[in-house]
Amino acid sequence: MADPQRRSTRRGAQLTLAASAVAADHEADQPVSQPDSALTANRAPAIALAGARLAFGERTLWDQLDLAVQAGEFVAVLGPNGSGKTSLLKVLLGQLALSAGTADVAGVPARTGNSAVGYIPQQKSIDEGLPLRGVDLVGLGVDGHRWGTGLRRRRERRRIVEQAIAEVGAQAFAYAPLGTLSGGEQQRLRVAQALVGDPKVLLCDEPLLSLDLANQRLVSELIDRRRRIHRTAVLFVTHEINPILPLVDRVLYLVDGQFRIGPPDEVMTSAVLSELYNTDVDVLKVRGRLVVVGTGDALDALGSAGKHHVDEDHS
Ligand SMILES: Nc1ncnc2c1ncn2[C@@H]1O[C@H](COP(=O)(O)OP(=O)(O)OP(=O)(O)O)[C@@H](O)[C@H]1O
Repeated sequence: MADPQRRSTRRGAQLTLAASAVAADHEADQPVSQPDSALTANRAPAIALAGARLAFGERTLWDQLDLAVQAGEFVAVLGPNGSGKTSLLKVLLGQLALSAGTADVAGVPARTGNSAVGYIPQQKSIDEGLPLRGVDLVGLGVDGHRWGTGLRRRRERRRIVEQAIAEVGAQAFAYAPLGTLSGGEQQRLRVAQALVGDPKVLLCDEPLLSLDLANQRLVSELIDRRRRIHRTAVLFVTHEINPILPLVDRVLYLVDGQFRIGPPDEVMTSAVLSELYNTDVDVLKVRGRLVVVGTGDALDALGSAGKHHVDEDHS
């Protein structure tokens, strides 16, 4: 019987080659992925992973991962629970060290406290008793070293906080305690906090989770506008690609140590997902939305029922 570890590594290498080719094609024909002038000067992509491997003990989450995200590019990261999506963001935030390879963000090795990086965490409930207001939360995103102390600088700092609040349309509730705001209002303020430092790279961990459709659209549009106007590179972890499908340039799809990288219409196909999941997966396009059936995980239109259905068909 074939050694599953070796088979996994070989397939990983093939997929990496395919991914590199797809990335090269993409760079050639996608205007949005052209680097901005600052980055052209030093030719550094906004995010660069080379030969990246992340393992916890015996378990390898991903290996030989090569990914260059250009200024202004929007890359969605998809994959089932536990495939290593959040861990990838933690590596780029400097909170987790790679087991092998390199990770550069905004032209320097990934590290904590890089002011060129904005981060939007998952929507989570905030204790109603917490006195922190939206304006305080956004202020936490201001780089203290850049703005320093003194009256003039304090005024300037307040101006950029208010500007960030206005950009997400949060003026009406920015001075109320965060715990009294709705999930959508809180998430808009988290977007403002991530953007107030004028980041070159925006890392988003399921920022639309538990938001209603209107707020999903609003938050996605805010992120999209940012990358179009300011050429911020976006890496967006999500379980649900449909709300952001029109915005996505490329998808990084992680499954059980395997991955594929490419434009959505090349990665989100029955053939590619069946190969990644090692079972029959169907990807259907219905009224402009992608419906995935057969993975058995949270990305699946039928959830675990889809997996049982496929297993029964092939038993
Ligand atoms: N510091 C750590 N030490 C050991 N194992 C870890 C550590 N951090 C994460 N893991 C494990 O790595 C795996 C991937 O976790 P991660 O949170 O990156 O997955 P994910 O793809 O974001 O999942 P989800 O979709 O459920 O959020 C999980 O099995 C997790 O338990």
